[in-house]
Amino acid sequence: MTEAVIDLTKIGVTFKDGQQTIQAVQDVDLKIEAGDIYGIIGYSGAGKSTLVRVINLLQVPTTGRVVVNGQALQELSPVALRQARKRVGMIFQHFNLMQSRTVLGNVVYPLLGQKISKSERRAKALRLLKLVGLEDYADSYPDKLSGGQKQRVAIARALVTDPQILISDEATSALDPKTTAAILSLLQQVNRDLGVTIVLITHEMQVIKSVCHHVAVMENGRIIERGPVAQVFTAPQAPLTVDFVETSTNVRAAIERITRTIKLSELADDQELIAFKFVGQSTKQGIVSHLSQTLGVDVNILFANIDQIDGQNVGDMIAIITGNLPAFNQAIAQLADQGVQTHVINEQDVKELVD
Ligand SMILES: Nc1ncnc2c1ncn2[C@@H]1O[C@H](COP(=O)(O)OP(=O)(O)OP(=O)(O)O)[C@@H](O)[C@H]1O
Repeated sequence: MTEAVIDLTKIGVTFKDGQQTIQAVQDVDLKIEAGDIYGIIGYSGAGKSTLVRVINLLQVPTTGRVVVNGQALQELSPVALRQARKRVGMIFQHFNLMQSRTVLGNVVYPLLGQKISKSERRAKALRLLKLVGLEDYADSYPDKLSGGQKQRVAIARALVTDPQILISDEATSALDPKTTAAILSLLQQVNRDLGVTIVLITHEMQVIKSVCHHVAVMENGRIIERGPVAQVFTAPQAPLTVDFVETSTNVRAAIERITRTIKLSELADDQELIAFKFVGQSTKQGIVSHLSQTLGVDVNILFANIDQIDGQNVGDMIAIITGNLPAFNQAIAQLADQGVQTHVINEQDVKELVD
């Protein structure tokens, strides 16, 4: 097993706001292995930003122990802590660039005060600007750049101190979908080519799905579910996780659309509306068509979609099955270990969608 580069134990963060006490983070244990892209998802106020700020001790936890790169950060001297912090880069939703400095000036900034020559600093910053595709913009000012370009500058600046960890706090939330995809792909490149471990906060499962290997779901300051992305995605346990997953697959919207025109009560006795999920190899086989032929059932496909999650295919399909339902349901249940899941859509599901 790879070593944990981040090891948080029993982290609690309490804020006092006047008379009020806010438990922003409660009892969080979190281990992140070197080289991972680890997503933390939750709605606004769940405690995500507070938790990741603990990783470089920008937020000192009220309780718990923070070990990063094998160093217990709370035990370090101020000088040693400053050094340790350089190994953790951060990027933010609003880029946090200095408007009065050029692009190069922004990227060079974290190196000021370090014992390297001006020309070395400049060469290093230019190397990173090249990496993010902005070498021609070195002398431009940030206000001349698009949102995506500003985030690229922020990434170059975060990498200039050779961090082992890069924390991305909603870095794509202010960007359009195309720019978001380009920035996420750049983060993947940084992870792959430079070996930087990435911790990525978001409120969008789509973001987690496209780049992360592991995910933790936060609610009310706690991690309520975690695991490999493909696992959490295909078998979510907590209601909030189910919610995030359904929003990102469009299955819920499809069921809602379908049941607006096809009433379950109007289906014949030998008909059922079934939601299928196919994971991995099962997405490449004609499972339903095979069962349709051997059992003589009719399949009317109303929705189908295929997605890639952490490199693995995941397919969703909604269909009306007509014919020998007991035999069909029994046959398909036996395919569970081959990555096929089904759910017969009932009135309760439809009611929950409307509510
Ligand atoms: N410095 C602070 N003082 C008081 N309360 C705070 C402080 N920072 C955060 N909080 C509170 O802690 C809780 C968690 O906030 P946090 O910013 O970590 O959540 P989040 O999941 O990152 O949400 P968002 O995406 O909106 O930032 C919230 O209730 C927030 O109001």
